[in-house]
Amino acid sequence: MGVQGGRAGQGGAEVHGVGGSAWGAGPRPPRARVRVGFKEEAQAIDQELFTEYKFSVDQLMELAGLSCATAIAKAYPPSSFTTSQPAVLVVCGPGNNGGDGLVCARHLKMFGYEPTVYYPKRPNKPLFEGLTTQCQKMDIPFLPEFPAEAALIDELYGLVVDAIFGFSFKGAVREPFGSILSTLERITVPIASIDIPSGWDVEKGKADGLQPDMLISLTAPKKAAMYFGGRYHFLGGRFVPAALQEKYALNLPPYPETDCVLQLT
Ligand SMILES: NC(=O)C1=CN([C@@H]2O[C@H](COP(=O)(O)OP(=O)(O)OC[C@H]3O[C@@H](n4cnc5c(N)ncnc54)[C@H](OP(=O)(O)O)[C@@H]3O)[C@@H](O)[C@H]2O)[C@@H](O)CC1
Ligand SMILES: [K+]
Repeated sequence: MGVQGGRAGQGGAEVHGVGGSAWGAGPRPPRARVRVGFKEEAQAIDQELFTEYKFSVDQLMELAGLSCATAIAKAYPPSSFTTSQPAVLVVCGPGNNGGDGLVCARHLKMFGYEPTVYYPKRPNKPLFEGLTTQCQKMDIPFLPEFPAEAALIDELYGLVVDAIFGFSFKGAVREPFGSILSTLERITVPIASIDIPSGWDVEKGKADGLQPDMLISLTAPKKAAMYFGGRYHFLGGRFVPAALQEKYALNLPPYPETDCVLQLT
């Protein structure tokens, strides 16, 4: 899979423990200007954005999903795909991380990709129903079943977007997502994970879990991001007001110009 040459974040921030194989050696010592966030903080910031700052979920989800599609377009431009079309499988989970995935799929289509969505557990809420309809009306196919063989995913798609779980994942993974994750652990095409690699503990990661090639951290990198060993780490979700950034000492690096993403590594 080809990559874009330049790095938007050059001269900017780094997040520690990124690049190379983080597992085995353990998390790398901090060399970052970005403070790695904690799970409780991510949820607290999320809540404050809604309750105090009066953002709606769909507003932030739109910006989050757009960030993800933009980061993907920077790292994996359509011309870099070795499949006949820039085919992307977007796997969506039952919460807001899955909603980010639906928005991402829609923007990927706008950017010239051929996304296909797998969305096995759909919440009975207008937001998710609307996002699903928008995708369907844009001729984005929804798979009725998840491909059982990892090799089939490798054959049909050049990239998989992991939008299964975000920062509210906890405990042992339940079906059907256990089987899905176990298949995704065996594919060879790159995986781009939204916010957190699915199945990872938000703080401790998961040594034998999914090892994505890309991580798009939303708002701020979560603690588990220190275990990310893939090639591309982007920050997205450029919607946190300065006062909230200061309150939680996020110390976010400046986004370039009007960009909605920042490449960290
Ligand atoms: N401000 C921001 O930063 C913004 C953040 N945004 C995004 O929201 C994400 C957080 O979304 P979220 O809180 O809806 O939860 P999320 O992680 O998608 O998953 C919850 C679902 O998973 C399920 N589930 C849990 N554990 C499970 C298990 N072991 N096995 C199986 N299922 C399990 C759980 O099921 P339940 O426990 O209810 O049965 C529930 O349905 C965040 O990471 C970011 O991507 C943007 O959209 C907007 C701005
Ligand atoms: K995810």
